[in-house]
Amino acid sequence: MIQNLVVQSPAKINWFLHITGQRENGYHELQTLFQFISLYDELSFTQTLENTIELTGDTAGVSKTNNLIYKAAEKLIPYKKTELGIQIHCNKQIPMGGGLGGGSSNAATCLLVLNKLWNCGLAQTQLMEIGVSLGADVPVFVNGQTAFAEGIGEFLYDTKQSTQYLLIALPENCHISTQDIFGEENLCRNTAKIDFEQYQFAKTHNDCQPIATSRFPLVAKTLDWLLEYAPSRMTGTGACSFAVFSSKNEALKVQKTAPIGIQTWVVETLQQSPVLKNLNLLLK
Ligand SMILES: C[C@@](CO)(OP(=O)(O)O)[C@H](O)COP(=O)(O)OP(=O)(O)OC[C@H]1O[C@@H](n2ccc(N)nc2=O)[C@H](O)[C@@H]1O
Ligand SMILES: Nc1ncnc2c1ncn2[C@@H]1O[C@H](COP(=O)(O)OP(=O)(O)O)[C@@H](O)[C@H]1O
Repeated sequence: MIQNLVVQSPAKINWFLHITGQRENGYHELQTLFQFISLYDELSFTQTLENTIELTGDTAGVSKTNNLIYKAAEKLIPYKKTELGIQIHCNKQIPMGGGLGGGSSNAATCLLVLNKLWNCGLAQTQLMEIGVSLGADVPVFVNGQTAFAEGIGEFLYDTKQSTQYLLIALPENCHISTQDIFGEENLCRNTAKIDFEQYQFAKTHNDCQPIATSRFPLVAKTLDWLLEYAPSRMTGTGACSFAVFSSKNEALKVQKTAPIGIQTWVVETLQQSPVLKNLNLLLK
């Protein structure tokens, strides 16, 4: 029986986020570039004799049945080929509602790990299909590669990007609901599609940023601070922003100038999610 299988569940950033249309069901068509970063939640899996799903740890404020970890586990019950149960402990480091995709990452990690522990035998593409029913960002975390995305995040084009150092900044107690931003009347929904092969950071933008900065002045203040030092942008629907540096030392230097009330992290961009590598090593 597996005891305390610890897997790192990474955060992501959206280097850019263009909204290119809206579907009849209300969901928005996007173009984006996802990359994983070295900020992780830790999920620890322990098999139990009782055939139940137990959840412990710190996803405060989210009930068990709304927790994306639990929801992901539930989705795999029809494919489960063991009578053992599972206890999942979450040690959360990724801020919730920060545009860093922590919830989606946890869901994907759970799908990938339980697919193995429960001998479900599902292919990665099947896990991605199950994933998108949990959240638009789940497939990219199952895929595990830096990727351009289209649709609502289900069409992925793997790519490679050089390693960069990011200073991530979040105004304290600032949580932005993805649904609220997408519900905003004044959101730009008709950005022209770009050719991913021509992608340049400076020629792209985040369509959610004008809405988030006008509704949350602290996000605007955070970006103003970062922009004094480096190219900077909001990730996803906010509330985190990132500034881009070519060395860790530069990022650390600017981190020291953080205004009071802004939480910061210096991270590195990753080529791949650590989950697939963790899994192969741990479940050998
Ligand atoms: C826009 C992104 C970019 O990464 O923002 P972040 O959430 O990471 O900030 C994501 O794709 C978000 O994905 P995710 O957070 O999984 O969203 P979901 O749970 O699927 O959707 C939450 C709500 O946002 C709206 N929604 C979401 C995605 C989308 N492409 N169009 C939408 O209109 C819908 O109203 C939906 O009910
Ligand atoms: N395991 C989880 N971790 C984080 N958030 C979760 C989780 N399960 C459900 N949620 C809900 O999903 C929302 C979005 O979380 P998250 O993916 O971390 O942020 P974002 O969508 O801004 O990138 C949270 O505000 C929370 O209500």
